[in-house]
Amino acid sequence: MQGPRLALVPGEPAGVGPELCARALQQRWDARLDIFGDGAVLVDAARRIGLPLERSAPDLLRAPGGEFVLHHLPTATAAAPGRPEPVNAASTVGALLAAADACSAGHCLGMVTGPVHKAAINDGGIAYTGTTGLLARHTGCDTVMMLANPTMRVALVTEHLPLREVADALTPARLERTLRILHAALREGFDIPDPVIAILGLNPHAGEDGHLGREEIEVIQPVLARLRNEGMHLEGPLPADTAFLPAKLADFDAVLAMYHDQGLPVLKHSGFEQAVNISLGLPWPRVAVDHGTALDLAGSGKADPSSLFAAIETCTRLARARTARERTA
Ligand SMILES: NC(=O)C1=CN([C@@H]2O[C@H](COP(=O)(O)OP(=O)(O)OC[C@H]3O[C@@H](n4cnc5c(N)ncnc54)[C@H](O)[C@@H]3O)[C@@H](O)[C@H]2O)C=CC1
Ligand SMILES: NCC(=O)COP(=O)(O)O
Repeated sequence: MQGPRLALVPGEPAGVGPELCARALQQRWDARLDIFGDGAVLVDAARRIGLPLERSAPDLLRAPGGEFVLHHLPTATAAAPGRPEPVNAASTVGALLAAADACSAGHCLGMVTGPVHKAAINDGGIAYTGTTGLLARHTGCDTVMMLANPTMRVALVTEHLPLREVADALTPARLERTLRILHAALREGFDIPDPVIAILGLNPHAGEDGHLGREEIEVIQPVLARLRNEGMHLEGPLPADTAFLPAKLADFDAVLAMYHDQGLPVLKHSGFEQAVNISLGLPWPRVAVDHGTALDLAGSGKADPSSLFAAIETCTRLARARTARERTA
């Protein structure tokens, strides 16, 4: 197998992540996939849905897609499909951090992650609002969550925050930091020399000249003016209800939404299967599925692997782009 070595982390053992990873191992990729997780969980998940996968050695998994290095990180207890066990929180988070450490050490050039159940991790005693934030803290980097499908890219200023707290979190410093990370990532990772970014307003009709909220006037417009002076191509603040009209969207390389449910429902509606979640700002690419643990489907074999497959392809491409960039630097 050729291509960059990538870490593949199945995520929540009781969710669809393990069986989707087992599906991924049925085929060959342009990357070498190292698995970070419990080997027995993957073998069981494959058996349940009738796929060939065996542990050929303590640190190897064999499937029709080849032989894959396994970094076996045992779960605390066996979890039935659809029933997360909070006692497994430490091993689920541990697998993500072990994969991140492998990337930071240069053993892997990027990581692909399956879905994690946030409540199960918190119920297990670990404060966790998402892997983007977990990796930001672990690496000391500022990150931005961006979801992408073949028709749009949507990045977020705030991520997993209660709606009540969003307006207070929308500070000039946070918005500016987010835009700088997004702009740099579009240039470097996506090869867009002069990206056009649409910035949504926070309030209905982008605040209606201050009559429906003042964040656009007091926070967003001054930051956009400052960054435009540096040469960034920024459109907005735009009313969120019409910014995604196809004719408008065609002009933008990315849309920056102020909060999770302002941007992600549109993206998932327009292409759930092909969408991926990319953490921008890390020293190496991390790409996740766009969907969650789908506990209702776990063990049924009905979960669609398209997002995981798109995540592996996207991470491969980003890892290659990074290597090429470093060679020419
Ligand atoms: N990348 C990640 O780690 C993500 C994790 N989550 C977490 O997952 C848990 C469950 O979240 P939900 O809101 O229920 O969203 P969900 O995405 O797990 O499920 C929503 C609906 O989509 C369906 N669905 C999800 N993935 C599918 C697939 N691959 N194929 C076919 N249908 C699929 C499910 O059956 C369900 O009907 C939560 O703890 C959430 O925070 C949610 C989104 C992303
Ligand atoms: N809505 C995205 C999500 O829940 C996954 O986020 P993260 O775990 O990648 O930070």
